[in-house]
Amino acid sequence: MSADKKNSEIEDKNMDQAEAITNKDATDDVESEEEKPLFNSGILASLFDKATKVGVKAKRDQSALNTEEIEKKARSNMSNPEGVTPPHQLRLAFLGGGSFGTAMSNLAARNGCDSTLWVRNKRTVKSLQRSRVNKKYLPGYTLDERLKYEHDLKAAVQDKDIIFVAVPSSAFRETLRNIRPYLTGQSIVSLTKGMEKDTFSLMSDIIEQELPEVNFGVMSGPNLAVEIMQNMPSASVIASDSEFLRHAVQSALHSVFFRIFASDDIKGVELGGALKNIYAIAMGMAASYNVGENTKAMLLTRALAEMSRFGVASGANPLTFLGLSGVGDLYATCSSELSRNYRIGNMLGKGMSLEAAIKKLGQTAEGVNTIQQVHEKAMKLGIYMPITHALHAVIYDDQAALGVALHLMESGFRSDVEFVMPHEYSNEALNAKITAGMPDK
Ligand SMILES: NC(=O)C1=CN([C@@H]2O[C@H](COP(=O)(O)OP(=O)(O)OC[C@H]3O[C@@H](n4cnc5c(N)ncnc54)[C@H](OP(=O)(O)O)[C@@H]3O)[C@@H](O)[C@H]2O)C=CC1
Ligand SMILES: O=C(CO)COP(=O)(O)O
Repeated sequence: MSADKKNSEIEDKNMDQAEAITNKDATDDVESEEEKPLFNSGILASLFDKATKVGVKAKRDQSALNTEEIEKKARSNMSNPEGVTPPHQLRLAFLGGGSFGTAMSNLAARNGCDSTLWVRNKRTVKSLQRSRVNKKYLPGYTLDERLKYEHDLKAAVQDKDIIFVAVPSSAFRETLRNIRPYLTGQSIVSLTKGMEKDTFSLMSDIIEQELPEVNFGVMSGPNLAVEIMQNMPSASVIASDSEFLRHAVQSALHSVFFRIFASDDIKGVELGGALKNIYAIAMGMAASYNVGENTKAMLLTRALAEMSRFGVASGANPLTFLGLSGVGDLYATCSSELSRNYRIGNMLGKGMSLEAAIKKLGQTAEGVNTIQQVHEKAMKLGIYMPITHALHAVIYDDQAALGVALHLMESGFRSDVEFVMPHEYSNEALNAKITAGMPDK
């Protein structure tokens, strides 16, 4: 069966089941004017304005005027993900023609937004325009006919409301510098899940450094690009200090197949997406040894403990790691061979060298760099990250994976959830008893 046909069958089936959910969703998510008037003003400001910090603030007070009409538009937009073009289209650019930029720009085009995918390679743009298939990164999936393609960066970003950046972290700073001359008030949303090599900067740090005046957000969650193309129901999180930007992104990308939840913990959401790649590599490696479900569950939950511990040390809210961008993405990426990080770990576990595994993958696996960054940062700051350090020892210091894993199992006594019982207590009390030869009764 062709991927197209399979795709359309899945879509038909999903549409039936989703019809009821659509209406419910729209009602659930769009609260009444009295209950939440800012929702309406958020949509209004985002639809009519470029959401600059200044611009949005200036419009905030005027926006109560047309709330009824806007609520109708918001409802109709949300309940017709594949339907009519909304009268006030959001104009969106997606930078990076890999699997995720392509999947998200396609989602926005299907939602009736004016969506443009920018790809650095001119020949790829021609091929996309001709075939509507991203042959290198998402072969077999036909893209929405309303999606536009652009090779000229200026043409791609000028006059847009929001610019989504979906290039690898290694190209993020350069991409922001390249678009800087063309920015006239557009908001930026990072879709990238990684850390910059050597600087340990997250993408939000880079945005603040390179474009300090720009209104921005980060989006992250369990979003394997292929599953999104297959219309498998998924969800993500938009984190921003700007309520208007959060609502604009929700309105642009929400559909019966894709829900967007909101957060204002930018660091937490971003760290969830970056850190889980480390553990996806670890899980891929563990899977190559045919470990059982108990082992996988232990790895996953101890990974979550490391992530939230590191998050707290970086100024994030630990509860964010219980959300979609934390445990949600950790679960998806650690469970699926669709994850490139998982596949890298699996290849390493089967004895392939790192260079050979990266070459064979031929796509972005952010975790390879993130392990190094987080290992160094954790050592420097004294953050307890045993899985990360162990993985670093296997990948970069050539230590045997099994020996390192056994050593991990032998490490000291810890509390389960250290936000419930601080680990110092259990660890130190038990260690002291053992050292003193007094078994715990
Ligand atoms: N794929 C997924 O499921 C998800 C990915 N992400 C994140 O999105 C980011 C991008 O990943 P993804 O789309 O998967 O990556 P891919 O490996 O699929 O593609 C990378 C894309 O970035 C382009 N690119 C690389 N370097 C540059 C540069 N210097 N300037 C402009 N474009 C460049 C590549 O172009 P070319 O082909 O010409 O080399 C290619 O189009 C990553 O941080 C990833 O973690 C987030 C959620 C899900
Ligand atoms: O982030 C992702 C899913 O949420 C994609 O993971 P990989 O980069 O490992 O493919």
